[in-house]
Amino acid sequence: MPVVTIPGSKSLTARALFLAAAADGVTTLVRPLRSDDTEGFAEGLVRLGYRVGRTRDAWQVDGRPQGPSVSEADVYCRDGATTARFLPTLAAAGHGTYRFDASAQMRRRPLLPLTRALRDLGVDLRHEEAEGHHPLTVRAAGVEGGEVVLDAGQSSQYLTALLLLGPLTRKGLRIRVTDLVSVPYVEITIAMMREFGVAAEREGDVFVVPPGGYRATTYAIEPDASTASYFFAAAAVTPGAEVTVPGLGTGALQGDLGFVDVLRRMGAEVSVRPDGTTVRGTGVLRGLTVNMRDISDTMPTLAAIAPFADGPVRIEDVANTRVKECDRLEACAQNLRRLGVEVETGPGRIEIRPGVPSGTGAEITTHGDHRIVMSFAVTGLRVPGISFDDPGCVRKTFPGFHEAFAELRSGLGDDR
Ligand SMILES: O=C(O)C1=C[C@@H](OP(=O)(O)O)[C@@H](O)[C@H](O)C1
Ligand SMILES: C=C(OP(=O)(O)O)C(=O)O
Repeated sequence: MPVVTIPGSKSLTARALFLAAAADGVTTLVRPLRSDDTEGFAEGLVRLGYRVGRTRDAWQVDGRPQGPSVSEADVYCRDGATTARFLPTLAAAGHGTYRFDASAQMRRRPLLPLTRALRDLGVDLRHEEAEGHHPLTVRAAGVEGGEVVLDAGQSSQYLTALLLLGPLTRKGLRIRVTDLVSVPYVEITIAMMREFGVAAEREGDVFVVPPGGYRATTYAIEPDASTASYFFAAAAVTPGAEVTVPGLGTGALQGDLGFVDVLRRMGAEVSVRPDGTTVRGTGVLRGLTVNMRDISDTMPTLAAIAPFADGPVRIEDVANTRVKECDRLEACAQNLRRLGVEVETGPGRIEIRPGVPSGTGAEITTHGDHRIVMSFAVTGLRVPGISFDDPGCVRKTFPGFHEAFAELRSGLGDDR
């Protein structure tokens, strides 16, 4: 039964790169994710004057607690929101003029609550075209620190960026949060900061980060839990199939591993052990109502297998999936409807009715979103004739996805 090697976590790799760059000393990242997002992040650091040594299985970063070594830089963030939100924040701690731009897709995505908070902290940051969007320029002169208010109801990445910045400020930061989504990602940030020598704390709505800087370390990156969701879902929709992902188990930092609890509720057999996780398809897939506010990157995974459940699948509290790589609620609805599935959406919810009419394969409109491709590839295990208008957009987080999924397919006895 298939044992699947999942590439490193995008979220952990991006944070580790920031922390390594900001730390005093040389940090080694073991098994980082090598994909468009994380390579774009590393490339951005190089543009800002950091030395990043890359071999296949380890990346080494020479940290500079005082910030970028160059006084001017032009950084292209590609499609990566972690890059586009974390790197301008890192640059703010330095001294110089740094310009940031991003792909058309990333230019459309918001970051105003973050840039507003940075301005409130005294950072000279200007949006060049649309307010709250890339491109932008930071004229950095260090950050004094203090208290700031932040609305992270659209993206937790705004809070993560400020938390990561905290130890680089002179006085530390107190971040008062008025709303917050994707809480487990903030927990990852705090846990990783601790590994780099900083104890950030949450006191109700206030996140407190002491000044003092980071310490370099050696950091091993976990496999990516959001990526693993496609392989777990594949097992759940295939009666008798069992998929094991080593390296992602009880001690995992990533909230998205919680997707297996959704599969368990639907009827799959799930075992989460210290050394890995196994999902077994039982032939039972029940409909359910589930709140995915904490694990919304796995919303498309669930939407894509929902028609195979025996009752409606209602996914709630996922309004912020409308400002990801695309409007994911509408993209899921559009593609499911094209397959003949009945779907309803609301501002922050989607409801999918059971049943896929036979012989209804279709070309999936990906909107350049890696998760739409990887999710509907799972649908393709049960619906023949699914293809994608842009299969290559998986490069954002998993360039080898199609090969790995084809291998899984033949491991499940499906040689289509
Ligand atoms: O901090 C991170 O690494 C991420 C946070 C989440 O974003 P939001 O907080 O915008 O939901 C998630 O969707 C994204 O893929 C990665
Ligand atoms: C939303 C995602 O990415 P980003 O880091 O660009 O927000 C994602 O990977 O699903």
